[in-house]
Amino acid sequence: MKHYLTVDDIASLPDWVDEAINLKKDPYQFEDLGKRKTICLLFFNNSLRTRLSTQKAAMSLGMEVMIMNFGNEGWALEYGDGTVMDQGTSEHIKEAAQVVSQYSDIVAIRAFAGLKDKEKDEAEEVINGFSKYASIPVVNMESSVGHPLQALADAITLKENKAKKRSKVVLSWAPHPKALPHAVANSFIQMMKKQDADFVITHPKGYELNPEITKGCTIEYNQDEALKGADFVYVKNWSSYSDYGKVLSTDKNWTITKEKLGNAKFMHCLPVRRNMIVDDAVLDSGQSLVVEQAKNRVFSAQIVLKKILEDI
Ligand SMILES: NCCC[C@H](NC(=O)CCC(=O)O)C(=O)O
Ligand SMILES: NC(=O)OP(=O)(O)O
Repeated sequence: MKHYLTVDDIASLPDWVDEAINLKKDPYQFEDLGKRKTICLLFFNNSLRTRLSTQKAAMSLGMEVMIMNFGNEGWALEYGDGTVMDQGTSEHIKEAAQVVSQYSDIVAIRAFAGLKDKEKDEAEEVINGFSKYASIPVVNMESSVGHPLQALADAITLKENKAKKRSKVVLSWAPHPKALPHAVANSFIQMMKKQDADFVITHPKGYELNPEITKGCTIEYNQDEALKGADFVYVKNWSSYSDYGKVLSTDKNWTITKEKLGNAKFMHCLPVRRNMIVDDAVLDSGQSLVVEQAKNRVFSAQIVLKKILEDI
């Protein structure tokens, strides 16, 4: 595999999930694979899990790791072709990507959606700029439209916790005070489309995600109806897609309570706003899988890096 940019770069989801579960039993079984190879992690936004789990995964494969908080420490990058750079940008992506390629064997990038301009966000100029001009493989650590390392970790968590052959999985919107990206929800949906499951998406009117991504999925606007008989409830806030980047509602009737959850398992990518997205009682119960999901971020990253290293 050259790049890992979207869930569609997963050659076989069931095989990768099984490999990750196997790797978890003995994380150092490929510790020589990354010897004398370097990964450079570039962050244009904050992180806890992605930064530490990707670093841990790379170290377990024997790699050297360099990390840079590009958002506030790197030069402001220019992405436009032929731009007269007489404004705020100091360095062009063409040079930056080629330079980073001299220092490392893989580059991983986090660059969230700005949520102001849909067309600009969907053009994915940061991650696409790096994949166009870098001469090394590029890994998506959450871009404007996707978070495929998270979705792979979620697939591992679902497999480890499922009690029956065909589970009911519900993706529910929940309230949040800030405008948040669509990336986590998008990749979760793309991953669920590859699963044999009863999958339902629920959100208030106005929060429809990109119809190209939700095409073929069941959308139920009544959250109580959607949650009936759920085995897993994956909760996430996102801002409006049609009224791009806007917070249309912070209706606490959508907050996940113990009563709403019933006997289902609770999932969230983290960081989570307590008593906004979900009640304390859920997060502090044995029904919450959030810490297991975070643990599986190590193994989703490790599988992805292993596949890339095998092809270098
Ligand atoms: N990487 C996982 C989620 C990252 C981001 N959440 C956030 O920005 C939450 C910030 C806050 O709650 O203040 C998102 O929704 O895409
Ligand atoms: N879930 C996730 O990507 O967490 P961070 O934003 O902390 O990396």
